[in-house]
Amino acid sequence: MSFLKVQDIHHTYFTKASATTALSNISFTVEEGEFVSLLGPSGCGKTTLLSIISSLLKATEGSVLLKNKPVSTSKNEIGYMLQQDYLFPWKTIEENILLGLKLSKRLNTKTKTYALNLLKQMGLNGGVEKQLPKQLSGGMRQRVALVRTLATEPKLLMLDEPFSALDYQTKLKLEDLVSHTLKEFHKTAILVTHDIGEAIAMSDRVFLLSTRPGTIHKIFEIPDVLRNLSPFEVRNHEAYPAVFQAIWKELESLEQENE
Ligand SMILES: Nc1ncnc2c1ncn2[C@@H]1O[C@H](COP(=O)(O)OP(=O)(O)OP(=O)(O)O)[C@@H](O)[C@H]1O
Repeated sequence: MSFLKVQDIHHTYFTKASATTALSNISFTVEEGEFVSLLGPSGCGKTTLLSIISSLLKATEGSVLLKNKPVSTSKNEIGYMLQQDYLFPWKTIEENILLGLKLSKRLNTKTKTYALNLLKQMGLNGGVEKQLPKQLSGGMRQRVALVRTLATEPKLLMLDEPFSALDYQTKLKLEDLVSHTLKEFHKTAILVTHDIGEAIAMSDRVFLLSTRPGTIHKIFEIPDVLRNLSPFEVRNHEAYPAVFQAIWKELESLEQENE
């Protein structure tokens, strides 16, 4: 049994004036603990696919099974990290990270201690929990967002360009932190990104989607030698340029086909 099974997904957005087919014939499986990235030309349907997998959007056709059950029945098992941190500005960091637990009625001494320990593990100590989001840097706020996501102990993480608004150095550091944390907790993750380097540095497999309507054009297995390295080490490894060029070339050819 696959951890996640995406089967024959097809999605069309209907408006009064038009119909836009965003995705066509998408099928794949993801194993527990795997990290998969979705790359593809702008508008090819990456976010649509992420929304369908997390059951925020119902596909026109097809099904998504999480541990053999329709994903719509497993919403509590899914966590999100997005480009914006969506922290509530009037709530303290502690209140923000406990909110998901509170809303799902799982807040107790044990879960609170777990969440506060995670905050320390992310290097956010020294009274940060009593501060407001505006007192923190962008990188710190994304670390808080990660803690808030992990606090509810989701099995599957959906990461929609979570680092794209950060400066380069902070982005590399966070890629490293997220990648290590997810491996440590044996979480399964799907990342949407435009950054080939980020996809290579964080993933076990990279799915390249074709131009709209998005289909799975090609799957790249990341070589073992690049796994378990930091994003900085990956980008400096001798095996990295060949993987980067292979993905780049394929992406370029897709974009040229569309011109
Ligand atoms: N709510 C909607 N109604 C109508 N069309 C939509 C809607 N959401 C997305 N689309 C269209 O569906 C297609 C896929 O959009 P989507 O946002 O999933 O692509 P993407 O690959 O994530 O894009 P990008 O890389 O630019 O972030 C696009 O043509 C987009 O205009």
